[in-house]
Amino acid sequence: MAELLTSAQMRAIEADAMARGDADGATLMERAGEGVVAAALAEWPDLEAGPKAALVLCGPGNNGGDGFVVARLLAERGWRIELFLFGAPDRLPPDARRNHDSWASMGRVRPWDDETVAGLVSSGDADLAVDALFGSGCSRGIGAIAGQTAAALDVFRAAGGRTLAVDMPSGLCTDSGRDLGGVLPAALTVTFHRARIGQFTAEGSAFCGRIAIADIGLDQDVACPGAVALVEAPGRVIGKAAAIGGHKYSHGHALVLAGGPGRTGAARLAARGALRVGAGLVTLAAPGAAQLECACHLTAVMLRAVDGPEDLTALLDDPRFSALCLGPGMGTGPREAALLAAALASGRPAVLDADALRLLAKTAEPVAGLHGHCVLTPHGGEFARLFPDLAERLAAHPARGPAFSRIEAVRAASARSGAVVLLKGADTAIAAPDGRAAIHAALYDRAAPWLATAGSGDVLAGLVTGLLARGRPAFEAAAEAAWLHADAARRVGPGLIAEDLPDALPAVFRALDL
Ligand SMILES: NC(=O)C1=CN([C@@H]2O[C@H](COP(=O)(O)OP(=O)(O)OC[C@H]3O[C@@H](n4cnc5c(N)ncnc54)[C@H](O)[C@@H]3O)[C@@H](O)[C@H]2O)[C@@H](O)CC1
Ligand SMILES: [K+]
Repeated sequence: MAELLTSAQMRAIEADAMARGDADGATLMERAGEGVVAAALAEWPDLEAGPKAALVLCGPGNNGGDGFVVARLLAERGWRIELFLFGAPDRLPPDARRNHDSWASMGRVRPWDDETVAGLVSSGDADLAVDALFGSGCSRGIGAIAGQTAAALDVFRAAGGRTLAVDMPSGLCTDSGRDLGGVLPAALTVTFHRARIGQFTAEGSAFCGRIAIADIGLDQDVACPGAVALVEAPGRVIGKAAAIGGHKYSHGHALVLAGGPGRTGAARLAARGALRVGAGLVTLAAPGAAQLECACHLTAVMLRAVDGPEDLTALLDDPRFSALCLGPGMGTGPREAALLAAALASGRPAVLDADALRLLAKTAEPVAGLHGHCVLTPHGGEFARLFPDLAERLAAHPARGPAFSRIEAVRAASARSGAVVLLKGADTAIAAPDGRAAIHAALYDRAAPWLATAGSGDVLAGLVTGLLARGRPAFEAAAEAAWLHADAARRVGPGLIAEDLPDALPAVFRALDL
């Protein structure tokens, strides 16, 4: 999985490289500027055809330093440059100052003026607008500095204007992807060495446009401890190909608990997801009164009657049941509360979704009984009921950066509950009690907005359950299920209904050669 960094982690990587003597700040800045120009030309090849005009907005830190390098490199290609600096040249940090001076010997540095810059953006004369105002050091909103420019860039971008953010769109929090106030929108964000968390969560993707990662010569083989993983396509480990000769029991047995009559659809969706993702067997455990309804709908999924907790406990005497799913359409009455307690007491890997999360939130000690083989799959509302203090911090407008992020929220929720927590969204955030964290981003070229449809979460719960049943550890099962779920949705496309998701999985697996 690719790494997503915070600004502090990136600073530490740069500092290590400099301490080892691999590169100095000036070299990194030069490579950063070169990377930006190369990425712009790769993104918009028509910029290669003859000299163009660029508007370059530089800020008071090293992000501004990158901007001066970009201005110089474009001017060397014959481009016409209008450059504005927010801040005083003599207060620039040393590398930025050197690049300022070298640009100043070639062209003009105009003092920042929001209205003038906005007017130039709106004139449409620039072939490229470069935002090097603030990068990873942006610590608060910039509406008062660049509000008119942000509005003009928004219109410019919407009309197809080429707006490029150096490292991060100014005003966007690198660590949380949250709008600190007045973010400058970009069509392309060129970041360095590794992508940042803020580009894949919260408001990040709305402002970044697309992401390009420029190599600035830092060691690619050094992993960053504590980095957040960007969930990518699962490897062969989840496929069945490696297990030729295995029988259905070697692929696990998932047990999905259903609600009463008229409410069994959600559990049936989850069960179908568990079966399609590769659990060897899937049984639906429904109350006696719902047996006929379920039997009318099931073929490969098996059916057992479970009315009270004693039935569940008796069923779980069979050690071959390797994972449970509780929540979809289950109900929140005393029977379901007792079933949840019995399921947790069994210690089996379990997915707790929907009504199971409501039940947890209703108890005095919501996290009691949870363990490291549990996966909680809340959407934002369910998360807020379980962890109201964390949700409140996420909802509050951030006064300063780094702002509280969805990743910090799930890490805290996971540490508190002792379970893996998967907070659903286009930017699904996943954390394990040991501190590992990942983002699954159905964003950019993996966007699947049609996934927001009734029953889609039930299928996701089923996919996690199926992978757990097959023996995947909880954190990995959650991450892999999120990827498969979104990929299945992308394969079906607009018009998708939840029933389509499990049935799209064979094509997903075939494409992955699993
Ligand atoms: N040698 C290095 O450290 C390298 C840094 N790089 C660039 O350096 C950037 C980070 O540089 P810095 O740490 O200097 O940070 P920034 O350039 O993002 O900005 C920091 C400056 O802006 C001020 N500031 C922050 N938010 C403000 C706000 N809302 N209103 C007014 N002033 C505000 C700060 O007080 C500080 O003076 C990266 O994003 C990247 O573009 C790259 O050149 C690669 C090498
Ligand atoms: K920027």
